[in-house]
Amino acid sequence: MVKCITLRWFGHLERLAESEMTKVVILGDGGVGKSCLMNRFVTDRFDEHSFHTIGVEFLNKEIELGGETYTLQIWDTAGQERFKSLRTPFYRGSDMCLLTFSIDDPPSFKNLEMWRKEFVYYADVKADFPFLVVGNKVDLERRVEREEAEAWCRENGDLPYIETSAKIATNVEASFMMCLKRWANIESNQERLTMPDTVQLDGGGSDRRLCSCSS
Ligand SMILES: Nc1nc2c(ncn2[C@@H]2O[C@H](COP(=O)(O)OP(=O)(O)OP(=O)(O)O)[C@@H](O)[C@H]2O)c(=O)[nH]1
Repeated sequence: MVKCITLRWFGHLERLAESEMTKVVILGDGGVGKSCLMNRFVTDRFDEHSFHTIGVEFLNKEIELGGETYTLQIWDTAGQERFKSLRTPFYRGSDMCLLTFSIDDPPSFKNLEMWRKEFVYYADVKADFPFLVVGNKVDLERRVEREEAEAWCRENGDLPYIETSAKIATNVEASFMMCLKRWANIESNQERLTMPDTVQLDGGGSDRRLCSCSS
């Protein structure tokens, strides 16, 4: 979790506003459409001739869920092997990870396992990390069956799966929303687990009663 503290001076009133940023990393082979997914989600644009990413790039976007506003900080990484040393230092501190392949490119699907391992190792997280598997380019002819992708997700910890097209804007917002919901569920479960059943008040109960009587 990256915490963003904003200090504002308003007349004589000093206000401390604290907003939380949720870090999302998009991984997958070069050319599967990671940059296009990020750009479609953040700017609602599509670039037919998107260049290969070198290292990493990130964009922020605010998103509403359950009456709360979250800021997603989306990290688009370079999928080409030669940029491995430039992307892996940015995995740490991630809250979510999109494992992306292209449904017209079977090798990119086969490589999901490699991407998951790389992320778990460099982000130093457990294998039950909230991954979301994204099959992009559904506007093209399919060469990876949906059932095959779903089976892989089931066998790898029941990971959620969604199919998208950055080109025709299919499910792009839904995939980031799905990711955020998954993360928010995990967070609220963790909070419940760490919340004590009883609250210890300072001082004894009788002293507090005495105090309120005298006032
Ligand atoms: N038809 C179609 N093409 C897409 C889609 N998404 C991306 N592309 C195209 O695929 C190519 C690669 O897209 P990028 O977003 O640059 O791929 P990337 O995964 O970021 O690639 P690296 O930066 O090398 O890791 C570009 O020519 C895009 O226009 C999609 O949903 N449908």
